[in-house]
Amino acid sequence: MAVSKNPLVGLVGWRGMVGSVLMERMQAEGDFEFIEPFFFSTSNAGGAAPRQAKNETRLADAHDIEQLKRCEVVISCQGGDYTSDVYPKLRAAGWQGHWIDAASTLRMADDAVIILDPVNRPVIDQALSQGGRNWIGGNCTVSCMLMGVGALYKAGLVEWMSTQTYQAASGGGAQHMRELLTQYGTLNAEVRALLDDPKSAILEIDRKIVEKQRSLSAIETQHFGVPLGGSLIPWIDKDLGNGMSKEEWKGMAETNKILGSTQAIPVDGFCVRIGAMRCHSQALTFKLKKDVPLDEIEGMIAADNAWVKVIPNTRDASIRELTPVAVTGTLTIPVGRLRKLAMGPEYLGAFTIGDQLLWGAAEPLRRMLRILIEH
Ligand SMILES: NC(=O)C1=CN([C@@H]2O[C@H](COP(=O)(O)OP(=O)(O)OC[C@H]3O[C@@H](n4cnc5c(N)ncnc54)[C@H](OP(=O)(O)O)[C@@H]3O)[C@@H](O)[C@H]2O)C=CC1
Ligand SMILES: N[C@@H](CC(=O)OP(=O)(O)O)C(=O)O
Repeated sequence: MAVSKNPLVGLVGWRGMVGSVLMERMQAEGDFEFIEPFFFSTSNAGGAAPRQAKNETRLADAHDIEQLKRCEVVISCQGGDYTSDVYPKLRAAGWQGHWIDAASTLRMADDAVIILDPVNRPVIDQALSQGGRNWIGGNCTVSCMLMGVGALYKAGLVEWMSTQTYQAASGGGAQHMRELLTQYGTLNAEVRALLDDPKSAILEIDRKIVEKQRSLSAIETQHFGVPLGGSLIPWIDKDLGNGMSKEEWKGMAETNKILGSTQAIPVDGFCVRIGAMRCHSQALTFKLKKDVPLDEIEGMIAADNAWVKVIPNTRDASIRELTPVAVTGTLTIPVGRLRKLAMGPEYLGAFTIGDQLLWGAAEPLRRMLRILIEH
């Protein structure tokens, strides 16, 4: 279903962390020129809408189905609980509009498409032509991975892939980022005097740090549950009860749904939280269906989309360009450490990084809005 010119677009969750990144990107890309934005709130209905508002200058109640029904498109970054509560009521009230959502709630529903248009535009176009109305952003780790190495899947080269992730604090939300930084501060304060003294013993510093980590208060670990600063957490999201975390399960389920695979390609590995701020990194092992020369693989990856960047597999380039610090706040998806592995010529190693608030969350949503407008 096409949207009209200058459609009324409801924005829910726009002041949260993902929503704020979305607003910045929509502003930067001029998206507001093509829509009549209508801002909603779960906590401040009647308050002033942000400066991007045109005619709808007051915040509407995000639970008011009648107000939501006025919108041709609703974009939600409010979270899964909101989606579970409001989305069914809105459809039950006869709303026929387009629902674009960052939350995972509807991702695997049969009538929903996981949107990542540089990778699966044909899947999106097919759903659009069949009257699709539910467009859901993918898991951040999966989306960033496919933006980097989607070319290998598109070429039908992947027999299986194993991924070991290094996921940033932001994946848990704003409070998790704050908690990580607070922990780093606490640890630094614990040994500051020793650090200032060049003659102090490193093992004394180390002992004090681990003692402090082990004795962090409940309040200092309330979001992650355990210390993350100076440590890592080898489990993300729910325990599925079969030895797998839900984050790990999403790897195969979402990759194949995004690609529209007729036969599921095995994807598995371990998802690990590390002390980075907002970039998710991944070490990938591919079993390819055949031996393809490395320069061809590099060429394929580099040509796949405008954001992927192949990083030469050298120490210098890797430590400068293939890090969360280099990538944060950019749409660039570097793919590096590309090399054939010792197991054989069909085994390929790679390392890739993405800003999980951009390609991992906000960017596919605003691009879907533009697809609807231009459809
Ligand atoms: N964090 C991530 O990396 C990813 C998150 N997502 C999805 O997006 C959803 C939202 O995530 P995220 O943006 O991190 O959540 P936030 O907690 O930052 O924001 C969610 C909502 O909380 C309310 N809120 C309450 N206090 C504040 C405050 N001080 N500042 C800003 N907002 C506040 C706002 O609603 P109101 O204005 O109505 O009060 C806001 O829309 C997630 O639940 C998830 O489903 C998807 C991909 C990645
Ligand atoms: N689970 C991701 C963040 C996220 O929001 O994932 P999802 O959209 O699949 O629930 C992380 O913690 O890094």
